[in-house]
Amino acid sequence: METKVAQSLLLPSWNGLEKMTKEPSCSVRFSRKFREQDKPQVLISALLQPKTRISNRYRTVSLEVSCSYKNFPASILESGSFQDPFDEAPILKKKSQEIKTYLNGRCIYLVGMMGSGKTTVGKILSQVLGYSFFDSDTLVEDDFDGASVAEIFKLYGEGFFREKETAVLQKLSLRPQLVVSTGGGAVTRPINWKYMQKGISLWLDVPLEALARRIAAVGTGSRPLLHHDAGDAYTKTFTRLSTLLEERGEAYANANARVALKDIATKLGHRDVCNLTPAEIAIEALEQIDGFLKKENGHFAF
Ligand SMILES: Nc1ncnc2c1ncn2[C@@H]1O[C@H](COP(=O)(O)OP(=O)(O)O)[C@@H](O)[C@H]1O
Ligand SMILES: O=C(O)C1=C[C@@H](OP(=O)(O)O)[C@@H](O)[C@H](O)C1
Repeated sequence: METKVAQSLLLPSWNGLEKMTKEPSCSVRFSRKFREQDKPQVLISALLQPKTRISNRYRTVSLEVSCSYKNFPASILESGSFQDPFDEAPILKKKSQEIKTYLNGRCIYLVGMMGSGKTTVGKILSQVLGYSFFDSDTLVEDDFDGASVAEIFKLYGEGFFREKETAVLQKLSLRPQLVVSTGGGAVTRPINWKYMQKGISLWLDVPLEALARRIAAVGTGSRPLLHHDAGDAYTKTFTRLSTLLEERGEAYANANARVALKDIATKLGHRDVCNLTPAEIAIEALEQIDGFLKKENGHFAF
């Protein structure tokens, strides 16, 4: 009979709940009585218990389903634990409100290799901070009637593009409350740092394998620095990015703060950085900016 009752126990659709009690340990117990003709009454109960807080984004919840006959002790039908993600939206909102006062309108410049998520994460940051978002590549393209970065490279060369990129960063540096996604190579020109230093720079540090996978998935068409190598999209992207990172690693490290996807994955218990959502990365970005602002203020006072 236990088995029969257990089979009918589909927790999410447990409509016939008779009792739900909140226990002092923050656990919740659901229970329901079952009676079949001429058979003793059975009480099934499920105990949901938050166990450990892995981080401020995940907690482990244990679930134990037990079954008891009137005068017999409870026997456990099923037990296990699962990770329960917290809703990211309120965390993003809370974190952004916390740092906004200390940001005092300063802009955020996202730096990092192509494909590191500067645009994707930057848009989330701008939304939660109530800032405007700009992509420096797009602004250069706008100055050329929408010609793509790849076309500008082809027609005028990389040096010309870099001049235009600097002009765009100079213009942006005159404005408050912006989140700017910079081109992957912007960090290579010292003059660009002069402009970015008016705000806070944040390096999105993504392992090369993940970058190459992302770029190969969308194709290398829009990224002219990846056009010349031979091989399949993943291999040529990976090889070229390795060389670029060797040349630029130190320049990225000049940023005020760093968001390392490997560190977030370890913190959240993911084996692969590819499992990290843009919102999770944005939360870490806000935490790193918070850390920088605290340091900047001399001590960990607020
Ligand atoms: N956390 C993420 N997980 C999976 N794919 C992502 C993530 N962040 C960005 N991407 C994808 O990677 C590609 C490059 O992202 P993008 O934000 O344009 O990078 P960047 O602006 O640094 O070049 C896009 O196709 C985007 O959808
Ligand atoms: O790494 C680079 O030198 C470049 C990155 C690109 O921007 P994203 O980082 O936005 O892809 C773009 O500026 C151009 O193709 C050059």
